[in-house]
Amino acid sequence: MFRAFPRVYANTNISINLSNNLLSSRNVIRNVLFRSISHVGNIGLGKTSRKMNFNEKRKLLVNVLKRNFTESPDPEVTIPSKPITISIESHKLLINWQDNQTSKFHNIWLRDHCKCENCYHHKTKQRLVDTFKIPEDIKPLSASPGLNGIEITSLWDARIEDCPPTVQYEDVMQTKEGLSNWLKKIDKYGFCFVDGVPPKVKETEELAKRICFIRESHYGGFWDFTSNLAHGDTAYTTLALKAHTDNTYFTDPSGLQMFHLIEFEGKGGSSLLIDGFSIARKLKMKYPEAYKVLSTIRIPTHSAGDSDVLIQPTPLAYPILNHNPLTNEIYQIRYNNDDRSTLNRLTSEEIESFYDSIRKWNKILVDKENEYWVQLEPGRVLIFDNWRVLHGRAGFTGHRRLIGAYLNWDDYRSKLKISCLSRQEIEEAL
Ligand SMILES: C[N+](C)(C)CCCC[C@H](N)C(=O)O
Ligand SMILES: O=C(O)CCC(=O)C(=O)O
Repeated sequence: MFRAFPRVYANTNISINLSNNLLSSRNVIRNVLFRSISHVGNIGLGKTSRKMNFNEKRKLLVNVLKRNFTESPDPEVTIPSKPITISIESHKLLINWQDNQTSKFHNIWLRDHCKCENCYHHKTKQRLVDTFKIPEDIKPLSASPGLNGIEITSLWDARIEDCPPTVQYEDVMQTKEGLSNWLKKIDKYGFCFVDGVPPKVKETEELAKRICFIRESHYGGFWDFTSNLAHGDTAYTTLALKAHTDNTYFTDPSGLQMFHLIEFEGKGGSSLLIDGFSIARKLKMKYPEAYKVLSTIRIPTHSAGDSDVLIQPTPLAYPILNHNPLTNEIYQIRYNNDDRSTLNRLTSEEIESFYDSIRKWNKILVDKENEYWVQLEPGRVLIFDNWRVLHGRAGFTGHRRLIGAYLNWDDYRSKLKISCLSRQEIEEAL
């Protein structure tokens, strides 16, 4: 489970697995965000004169990190004074160890050596990743030691179509490992398909509850809807829906959203997924000023389509791009241009910079290279992180029945941590 161990002794052969299928909590542990898909595998460093055993490495890492935060190193292990630091060059990641040694990893090498199940065949021990599709300029967005080592969250684009994260229903429902693997994929990619799900309400609802209880809302609990305007929202029509995140009108938008298309006789209606963190990164690189505007200007939102509902968040308006105040890393996107209320609290300058910035955001959002279109089908359940992944829908004709649910962010993250960390690790994360 542990992927990164601090290099303490010169020439110590330690393995760093910068795997990105680590448990990563955006609020507690900083991630390394790569621009496109990036998974990395074991990295051997130097020749060993003394091989630290597994527990020593792990204990040292945890204590190094504790020291960074609590100045209370474990008495069993002498802790060097300097914390690990990681710096990013245009083509390399540098890990600066406590003993003043520096390890250099080429970004393309890191990506090419991923050992996750999508990139490496663990039985045949052969590489599955297409080396020649790795962008030459791939690089991390940021990097820092995490609780379980240096963690990398994968960003993706339309190419995810070649190998979308997918698990099997039976595995998820029958085994703890199956559930844990599902949750880790949702954490790593921001979405995951579950194949082999009986196209029925009962089984789909049970699947959602495998993670946690379903979140009730003014749309109900486990929803089962068609284009009958049962609720005053365009989701209940045949209209196309542009890329958005749900619940921008809730103070606490739902963390996960599950869809299972169980009936469809008609045309169109395919689903759109976009990695919002990848879009945000591209915006930051190309239009840093626009990124700053969308990270600061607050946008009022509402849900008022039902006669007995007027939902607005507290405070009334949030930025579209929201950052963790401790780490300044993006942790939540709140974007639904249709659910945006009147902009009546902005200055004239803010109005101009908002529209200029949102146009730049949209220009990247609608770029085909960032859009993953997929036709949902009975038996294949989609679940996605509503704080990161934008979704949408093509317009359609005919009968289309979609069932699904919202799950709370905190309860999802709780299940992820409980299913991936030992009791001791949980203790150490508190
Ligand atoms: C409940 N169900 C998913 C069917 C519809 C939700 C309506 C989506 C709403 N416009 C939003 O963006 O939050
Ligand atoms: O009908 C769909 O495929 C998705 C509808 C939607 O975007 C939503 O309910 O938020």
